[in-house]
Amino acid sequence: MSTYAALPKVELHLHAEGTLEPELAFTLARRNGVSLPFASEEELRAAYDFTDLQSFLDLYYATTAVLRTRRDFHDLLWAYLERSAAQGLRHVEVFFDPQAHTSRGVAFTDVVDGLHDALTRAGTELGITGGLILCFLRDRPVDEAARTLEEARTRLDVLLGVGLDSAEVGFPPGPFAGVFARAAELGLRRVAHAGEEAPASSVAEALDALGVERVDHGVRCLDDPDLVARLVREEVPLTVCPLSNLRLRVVQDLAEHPLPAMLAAGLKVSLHSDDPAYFGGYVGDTFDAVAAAQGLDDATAALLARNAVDGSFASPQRKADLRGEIEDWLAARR
Ligand code: HPA
Ligand SMILES: [Zn+2]
Repeated sequence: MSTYAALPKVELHLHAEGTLEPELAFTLARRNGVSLPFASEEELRAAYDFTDLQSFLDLYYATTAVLRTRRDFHDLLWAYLERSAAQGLRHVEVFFDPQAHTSRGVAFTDVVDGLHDALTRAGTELGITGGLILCFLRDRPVDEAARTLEEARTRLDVLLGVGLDSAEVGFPPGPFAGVFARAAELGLRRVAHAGEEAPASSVAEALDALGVERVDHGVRCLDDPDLVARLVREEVPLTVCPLSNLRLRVVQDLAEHPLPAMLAAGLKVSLHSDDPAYFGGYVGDTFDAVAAAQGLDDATAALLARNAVDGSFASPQRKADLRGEIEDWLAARR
């Protein structure tokens, strides 16, 4: 049981496809008559030895082949929601990669509707709120992203916003400026991955060219003091994923993770799991791992949880309720 299970948590950096555990991957492979390039769950798990972001993405996109139907997408996200509810999850803004599925002939609406089914069920059965964030794959053509956004117009009521993910190095945010401007016109919120593998300049570019309200990862901002000052001044939320940074070898050891330096600088940092099935931990596990490697006092744990609430796209009322729950947790720990 996580030490932080009772701390109310908001997950802002979570890829639906990154919650696909080997057991479910094989269940869906059998159900859909799809073959995986691994003989067993153990063999698949043994392949989770990544050297960088691309080595992870290659496996991540390969296993998505088992996801074919609306029911599959429901089952995928529901398994994540049930498991995370036990770790204190209260609100989640879920990334998904439609191009990884439509390029295989899966209907856009089956992806969105299946994920939305799971979130709706989580609202009634688990008391978890949230929404969906459609991510564009930055290593695929801009016009494909533009077409994906046009397809999304039939589902604007269930989409919170758009994001940008996949390979960072060599794929800067700038070319997606027009697509993000169109998303804003459609009333969608904007976030982007930047500064995990790519340099600090990618963070500034995401802010300036895409108008993002939140930066996913952003750890490399520390290389640029002027950028840090700007992120502090503008209170830009940074969704940090220490277990991702460890498994993708952005840091060699969690003890050396720059989280303390980011907090000391006054950055609005929160803790998230990214791709929990692949990186070895869900959101509560992430708090535990940081506590074990670096020490984590209760005030700091509450600050991280509060930063996630503040950085979320939840309603003002929901934010106020979650902040109250965090203060109650802190009071009970004293
Ligand atoms: O950690 C990630 N980084 C970039 N793209 C991704 N797509 C899924 N997970 C990731
Ligand atoms: Zn991510």
